Amino acid sequence: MTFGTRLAAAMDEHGPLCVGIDPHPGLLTAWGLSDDAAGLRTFALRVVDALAGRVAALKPQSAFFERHGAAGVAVLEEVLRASVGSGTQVILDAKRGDIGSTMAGYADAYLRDGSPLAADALTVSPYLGPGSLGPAVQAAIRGGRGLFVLCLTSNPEGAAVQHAGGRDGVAAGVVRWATEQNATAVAAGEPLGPVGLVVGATVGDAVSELGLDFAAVRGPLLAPGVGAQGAGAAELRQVFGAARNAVLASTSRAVLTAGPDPQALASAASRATAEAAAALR
Ligand SMILES: O=c1ccn([C@@H]2O[C@H](COP(=O)(O)O)[C@@H](O)[C@H]2O)c(=O)[nH]1
Repeated sequence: MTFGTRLAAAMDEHGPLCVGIDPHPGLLTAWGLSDDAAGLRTFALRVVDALAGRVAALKPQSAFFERHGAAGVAVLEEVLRASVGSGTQVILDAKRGDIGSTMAGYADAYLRDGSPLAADALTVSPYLGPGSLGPAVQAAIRGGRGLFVLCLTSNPEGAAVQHAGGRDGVAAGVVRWATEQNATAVAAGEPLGPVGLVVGATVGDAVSELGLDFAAVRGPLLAPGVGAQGAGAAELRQVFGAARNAVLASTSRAVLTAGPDPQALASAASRATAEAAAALR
């Protein structure tokens, strides 16, 4: 089954929410855990236990695993293994991007069957030119996996690069390229193509100002920025308009601060799902 089909089914069953697994040092402390690989492991696996099978997607943030070195990466491998088979899709947020020959290495690490770090989908950066992501697209399609390509990120600094060139500029080029990559899947009748976009829920009027047609992409739209970065229901509605059916709202700290109690985590995720679903209906 393709990633687009699995994600669409997960969103139908659980609602349009992705919860980030972002074990910030401050969150480890707040949960009474040590800021080391053991604390990281307890934190991350508790989130998986509480939420896998309850939300459409989980999104481990690679940075917070990498900062613990090899032991942290081993925990990330465990998190990926623990989530498999729950129906919840795992999006590894590593924002990889490089020249094509090196991109093939990243594709092998994150998108190949049998790789210890293989996830359902990977976030990637198009700023070496979207075409440089070709090896990742091919690996994703081969393995029934997906990509989320940065388009309009949720941080205010992103505009300096992503808005360049205006309506026929950088962001429009990313949207056009993603639309092309999804054409075969769309023609085959898949509900969502393998190439999604990252579009922050915080970007305000940028989508209309840049004339971006996200509905035409026919891939999933990962929308970080909900919760701790200030976006909520009103912002989701404002940003996505006609493309809202494809939106997977993403939030990390707003849910994680409810822990460590698993029931409290599940309740926080359930509230966030209801809010996102109401906004995107
Ligand atoms: O444009 C982007 C792309 C990725 N992120 C990541 O999402 C989470 C957000 O965490 P919150 O606690 O909900 O703010 C984090 O891992 C970011 O690296 C993003 O925020 N914006």
